[in-house]
Amino acid sequence: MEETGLKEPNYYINWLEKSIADEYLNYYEYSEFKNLKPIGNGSFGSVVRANWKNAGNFFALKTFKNNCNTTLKELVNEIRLQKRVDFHENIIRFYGITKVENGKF
Ligand SMILES: Nc1ncnc2c1ncn2[C@@H]1O[C@H](COP(=O)(O)OP(=O)(O)OP(=O)(O)O)[C@@H](O)[C@H]1O
Repeated sequence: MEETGLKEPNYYINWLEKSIADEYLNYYEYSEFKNLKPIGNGSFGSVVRANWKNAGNFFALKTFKNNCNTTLKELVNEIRLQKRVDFHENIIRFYGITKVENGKF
């Protein structure tokens, strides 16, 4: 269910860190992605196409524009929704999360 109300940024950061630690979310090193090419922008960030390590297929990497609580809430809600509809043929599969050098997800 979607969260109502806005919590402190640390609430969302802790949710993300705990989900990674509990292996509820896969974590990928940002440095393992290469051939980054911009493909779009949304209200909360930008999306690039990338390859991961030596895999030949493409992934979409969405970077959220900052770590303010509205953006982090959107990020957590999006992950929850992606996990719930992981089976749907029209939804591109969610693989996991990474962190860019400046700490943004
Ligand atoms: N998984 C994906 N595969 C390919 N392209 C994508 C993917 N996700 C997003 N894009 C591209 O990046 C653009 C921005 O996506 P993003 O999710 O940031 O925003 P949005 O959902 O389009 O808009 P908003 O955030 O305002 O609701 C999309 O319009 C689309 O062109």
